[in-house]
Amino acid sequence: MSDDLQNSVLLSTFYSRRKRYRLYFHRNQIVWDNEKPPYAQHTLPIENVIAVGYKYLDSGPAEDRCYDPHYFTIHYAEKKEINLWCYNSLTLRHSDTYQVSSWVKTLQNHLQSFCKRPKKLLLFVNPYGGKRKAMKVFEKYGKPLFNIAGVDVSVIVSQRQNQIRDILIHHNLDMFDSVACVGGDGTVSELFNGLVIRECKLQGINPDESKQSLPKPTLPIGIIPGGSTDTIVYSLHGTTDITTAVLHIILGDSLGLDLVSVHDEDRLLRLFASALSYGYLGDVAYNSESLRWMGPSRYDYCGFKKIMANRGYKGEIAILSDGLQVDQLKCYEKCEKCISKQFDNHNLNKSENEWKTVQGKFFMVSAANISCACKRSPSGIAPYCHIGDGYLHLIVIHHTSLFNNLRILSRYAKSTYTIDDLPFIEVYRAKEICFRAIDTTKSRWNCDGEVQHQSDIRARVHCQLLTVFSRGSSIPDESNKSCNFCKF
Ligand SMILES: Nc1ncnc2c1ncn2[C@@H]1O[C@H](COP(=O)(O)OP(=O)(O)OP(=O)(O)O)[C@@H](O)[C@H]1O
Repeated sequence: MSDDLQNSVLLSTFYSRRKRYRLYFHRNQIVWDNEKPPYAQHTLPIENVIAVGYKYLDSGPAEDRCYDPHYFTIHYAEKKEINLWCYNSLTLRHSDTYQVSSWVKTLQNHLQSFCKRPKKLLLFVNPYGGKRKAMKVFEKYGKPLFNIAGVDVSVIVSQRQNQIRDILIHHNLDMFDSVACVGGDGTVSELFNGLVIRECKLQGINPDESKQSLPKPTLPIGIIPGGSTDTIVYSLHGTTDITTAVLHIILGDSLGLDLVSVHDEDRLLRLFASALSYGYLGDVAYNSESLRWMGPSRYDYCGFKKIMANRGYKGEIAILSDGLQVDQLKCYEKCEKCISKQFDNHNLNKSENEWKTVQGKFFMVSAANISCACKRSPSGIAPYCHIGDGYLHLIVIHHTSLFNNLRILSRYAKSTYTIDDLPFIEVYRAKEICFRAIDTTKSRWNCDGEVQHQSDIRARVHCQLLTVFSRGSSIPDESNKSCNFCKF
């Protein structure tokens, strides 16, 4: 932003309905207060403003409409409560049209300097995920806000599995400055898998080579929740609220999200952003696929059956890390750990990296790339995992009694409890892992909710490979933390 813009000052008195307001703009803040009691002052950072424009007298395409030069409207995003954003607007009137036009021009100039905000968005809608309401969700919550913000949205409704991925790999995307989807984790996964493979093709890189550094896609992505669990979007914004997700896209602030590549012996199987799980959650994903007609409750049904069966699977895990210990610092907005990794290129050949091997019979092995928080598990399976620090958290749950399995699930369901104090659980911080099944009966991998049938895999973190529209979740009020006495 230029110095002239930074230093611009505006001060006027306007009317909104019958009330008089003093309106002040300086140092990127719009402040308004009413002149008569009850006094109230509102402060709006310009970075939360979506659009500013004259008040139109009729509806229809903007270029054909008449506007009243005495009125202008500020459309903005406002935090309702922790992590939850809503849309709001303020329409103001002045008898002097010059006053109105100078406010409109100054504020619009500021907004134009936010060059990371999307202007031409390619949006994929998965009509099949979650409760199959993705298109309605877009029409009701997404479209009106994108219209206000002046984002030109091209919508593609997916017709089949992997169509989104294929379009992104094979089609020209030069006319777009960002990509988004309405769907669950499987849809998001199609989005970033497509973008990374596309970039590999453009740069002549072979993604099947497991030691290869993968190239960063040039387009940022936005995620509008429309699936069953929506773990990725929950872990990013701290909520699955749809308006919040749309506003994060419009405001254009972004984070670098780590992605993890999963290879078998000779090819890239896929990249994941939330978790890769073998054993219990692998079995649940596999069995619930054929029960999709049940909707999100298929996970409860299959989960219950699998927990009662209490199967264990033998295997060996090799873990590469430069420090296996997980420190108990959660990832919130403006996370210093993630910011410090923005320009740091992770070099896996650094000498301090060491391999450690764990063998045994496991109830579940999970590699989490983010906390994996969701409505059912508000802290997630890896509460201390960061969005963009270049590490995954490996959670090794040894085969144990049914009672202990229930303890794990009960702790996952609570917002304040973690599981790493339980004696049959090991948690490691890793850059890369290799898993080998040593049983004839094998489980499958659950990779961002999709079933992967190969059991022997190598998974490797690529630090901040993807740019996602998000500001991160806010630091919560910890005052109502539960006591240790109540732990099960
Ligand atoms: N038109 C379509 N018909 C069938 N499947 C589709 C279609 N479009 C996308 N898919 C596939 O649907 C699957 C499920 O979608 P998605 O993951 O978004 O929803 P979900 O499984 O209900 O949510 P979550 O993963 O958050 O639990 C994905 O594997 C995706 O590739």
